[in-house]
Amino acid sequence: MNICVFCSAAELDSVYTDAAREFAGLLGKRGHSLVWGGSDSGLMKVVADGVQEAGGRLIGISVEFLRDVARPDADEMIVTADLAERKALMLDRADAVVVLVGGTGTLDEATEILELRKHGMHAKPVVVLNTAGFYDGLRQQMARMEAEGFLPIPLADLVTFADDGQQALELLGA
Ligand SMILES: C/C(=C\CNc1ncnc2c1ncn2[C@@H]1O[C@H](COP(=O)(O)O)[C@@H](O)[C@H]1O)CO
Repeated sequence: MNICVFCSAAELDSVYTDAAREFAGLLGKRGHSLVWGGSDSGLMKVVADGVQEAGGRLIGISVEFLRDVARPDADEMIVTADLAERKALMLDRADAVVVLVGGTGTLDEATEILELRKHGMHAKPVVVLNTAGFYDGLRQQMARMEAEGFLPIPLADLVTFADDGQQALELLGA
């Protein structure tokens, strides 16, 4: 399975890096490939290292203005002209999407993928890995959207939340 991971490009506390490393190890051990933003920094690097060390393939989808920080030893590295093309290609190459902890870049990627799913433009499963309750606020917000009629489909059909990497992969059947 090609699993697209959106996650932070920042250096983070071990509560986040340990969980990301564990998830990446499972992904690699089970023979899946990682589709990710291609950079060798922060949590993105932790995940790519973990997948590669466990024997998984790395498919990087970088973007022209970040070409200089693309990981040199990925199995594949595609460089798109802009962020919009990059997101489209990441989704295109993925069988499923997992959202790890992140900032505005991660949120941008995740919400676009959810919006496309909401409109039936794809049916790829999306799981949010809620390490240390990082996404409790988002989960609560989305539950409110559902309860108050802002979502045209059940929230559970749009996205599911996992507490750890094992559960995330279980939800994907991966
Ligand atoms: C090493 C440097 C920059 C590297 N930055 C990024 N490289 C690749 N992809 C990135 C980068 N920043 C954002 N992205 C994409 O958004 C997500 C991470 O954003 P966040 O705001 O950190 O959550 C990630 O999934 C990428 O696809 C120079 O210092």
